[in-house]
Amino acid sequence: MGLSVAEAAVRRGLHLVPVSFSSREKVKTTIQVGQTDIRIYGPSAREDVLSSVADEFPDVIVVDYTAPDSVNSNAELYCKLGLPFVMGTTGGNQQLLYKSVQDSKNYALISPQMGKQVVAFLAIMRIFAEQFPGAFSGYHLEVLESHQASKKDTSGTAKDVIASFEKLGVPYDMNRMVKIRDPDQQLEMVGVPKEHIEGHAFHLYHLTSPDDSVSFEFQHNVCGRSIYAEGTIDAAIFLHRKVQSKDSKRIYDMEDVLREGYMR
Ligand SMILES: NC(=O)C1=CN([C@@H]2O[C@H](COP(=O)(O)OP(=O)(O)OC[C@H]3O[C@@H](n4cnc5c(N)ncnc54)[C@H](OP(=O)(O)O)[C@@H]3O)[C@@H](O)[C@H]2O)C=CC1
Ligand SMILES: O=C(O)C1=N[C@H](C(=O)O)C[C@H](O)C1
Repeated sequence: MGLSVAEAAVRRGLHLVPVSFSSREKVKTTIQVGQTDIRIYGPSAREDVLSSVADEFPDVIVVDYTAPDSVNSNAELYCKLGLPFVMGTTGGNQQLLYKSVQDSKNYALISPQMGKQVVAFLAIMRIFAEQFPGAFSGYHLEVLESHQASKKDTSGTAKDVIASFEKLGVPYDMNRMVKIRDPDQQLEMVGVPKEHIEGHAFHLYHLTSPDDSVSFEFQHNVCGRSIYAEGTIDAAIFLHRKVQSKDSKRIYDMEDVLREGYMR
């Protein structure tokens, strides 16, 4: 995701700050994105490098796509240094994440789903549940999600949709979710195109009535990373505007971005 977002930033004419990070100490590498050579730093240089970035690039927006176990420590550092950030990484302790931002009065946009059309679907499901609580009482829910083998956590997006189904009257035990990470199953059973085995997000929610006479199916299948990368750039531009205008609200999500006219 990091590289896809950097490439999208260049396509959209943004200035790319020439630093990025790795969880590994022994990386001495530079990658080129557009005309910018980006230096990758290990964890021990994180605070010093980010502190210099904050001084040198006062308009910077940090984008985080790392790993669930880095979410909280990374967010705490951005808050300590007053660096506004877009958190695309899923997992971690979400309550603590929000608390870190609230306590520091930093600006952040946090969303487990950056794909704008998928965000609109999540919003519709939430509104559906608010308007018709219990509408699916008695129904049975099956959920399947398939992601690249490197994905460590359960889909944050599926968790969000399930929260809406629960309000619609369908209790669901998260342990029942079918999580597919095996490339052979993805090709044969899920139907993921071969070229997207290393970057895809397929989600299927199947509801059945108590007597099996009615069924509903909701599906959203994403191949590649561009939908998230483009959404992330919209999120970064949106957050920058909020910082510039010193908006009293500090924590945003992708629904805020869509509601302010970025849906296209
Ligand atoms: N919100 C959204 O719409 C989306 C969210 N995601 C989420 O974003 C996260 C990343 O996804 P993805 O890019 O596919 O994962 P990848 O595993 O492909 O990339 C994550 C990269 O982060 C680096 N990394 C891990 N920990 C740290 C750290 N503490 N500091 C700096 N770098 C670190 C790793 O590099 P190295 O090995 O060099 O450390 C790795 O290359 C996941 O949680 C995923 O679920 C993904 C897509 C969309
Ligand atoms: O890791 C991914 O790839 C994705 N993660 C997010 C999630 O957990 O919901 C969003 C999307 O599913 C892609």
